[in-house]
Amino acid sequence: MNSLGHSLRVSLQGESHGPALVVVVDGLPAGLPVREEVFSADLARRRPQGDCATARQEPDVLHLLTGIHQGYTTGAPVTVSIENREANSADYQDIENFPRPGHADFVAQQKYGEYCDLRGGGVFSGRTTVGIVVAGTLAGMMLRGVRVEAKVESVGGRTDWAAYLHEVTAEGDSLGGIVTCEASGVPAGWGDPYFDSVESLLAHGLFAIPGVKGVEFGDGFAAASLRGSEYNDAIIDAGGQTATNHCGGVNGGISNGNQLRFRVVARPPASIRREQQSYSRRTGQVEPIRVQGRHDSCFVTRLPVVVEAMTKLVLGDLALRRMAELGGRKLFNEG
Ligand SMILES: Cc1cc2nc3c(=O)[nH]c(=O)nc-3n(C[C@H](O)[C@H](O)[C@H](O)COP(=O)(O)O)c2cc1C
Ligand SMILES: C=C(O[C@@H]1CC(C(=O)O)=C[C@@H](OP(=O)(O)O)[C@H]1O)C(=O)O
Repeated sequence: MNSLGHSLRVSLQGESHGPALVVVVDGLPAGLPVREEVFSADLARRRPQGDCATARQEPDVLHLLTGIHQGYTTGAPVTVSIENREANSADYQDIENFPRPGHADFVAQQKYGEYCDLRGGGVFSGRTTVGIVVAGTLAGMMLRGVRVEAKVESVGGRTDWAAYLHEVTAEGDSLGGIVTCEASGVPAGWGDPYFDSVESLLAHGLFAIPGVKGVEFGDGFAAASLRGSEYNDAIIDAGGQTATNHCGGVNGGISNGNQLRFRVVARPPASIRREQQSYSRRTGQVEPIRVQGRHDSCFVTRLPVVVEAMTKLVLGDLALRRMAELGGRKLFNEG
């Protein structure tokens, strides 16, 4: 369904070309100071900038609809809507008959038939990440002592990518890349073995971001070519601090008190200006297709704040679960 999380639960509604996106965050404690301005910095980081980003400039007009009274969370679910004001649906006129290669148009029709809203990618659009960012800002407010920071590591396989990205954009093509993320201040003991491991929950959230095709923790796939003697992280004090961090701060699905460390891979966007081939339902033939509209030739530079937001939501959930666990232990041991 469209919800994530157990004790801190986020749900996301809306389409790229509908009137608004709506995000609901349930489980936030009462008393968090929330005014519209708290969202500004994160929203600005997600907004398209420069000539390699989409020209669709949304002002991200917010409406704080529920769960906030006199500038503080009430403890009830917080609902925020974000207006879509700048959609241009004319760009998507023939989308039902001519699905873009690599985007979700074809699968959306397979799943929902004639009823789906394909304009701007509908529910699959990168636009929906504005709701994730709003929710992440809220989750971040309850994570005292935890710092989450994501950065672009590379674009198109290069760490010095600016000129290359412009070149590829000018050729009507697109590029993917890698975002790294670190979370410090996460104590040992968050997460569960098996299904609700820290890695499972983070991956669950991160793979919901449109265009994310890979997540690796610690050394990730590179671990395949390391020896145990190279990979193992020596424990150097009673608090579990380790000399190295090959495992990314998680052992057995549970945070070990060191920095959480992971990388996220984003694909090159599907909507490129170059001519491609696709199957036309109108003619029953494979034909040349030229994708219309305003698109990111790379969205990796807009991704770090979205990755941070998703991480904060998952960590907020894990923090509340851990509090319940410790509270329960205290109650039963002392009671
Ligand atoms: C912030 C953001 C902006 C995006 N912008 C575009 C875009 O302009 N054009 C495009 O084709 N894909 C864009 N994407 C990626 C698509 O939304 C995504 O590839 C598509 O929904 C299909 O999903 P998949 O790649 O996970 O299979 C963007 C993604 C994000 C996170
Ligand atoms: C609007 C945003 O990005 C959009 C993400 C997107 C896609 O296919 O994911 C396609 C484009 O949509 P449209 O054709 O409606 O302009 C982008 O502009 C945004 O991120 O705010």
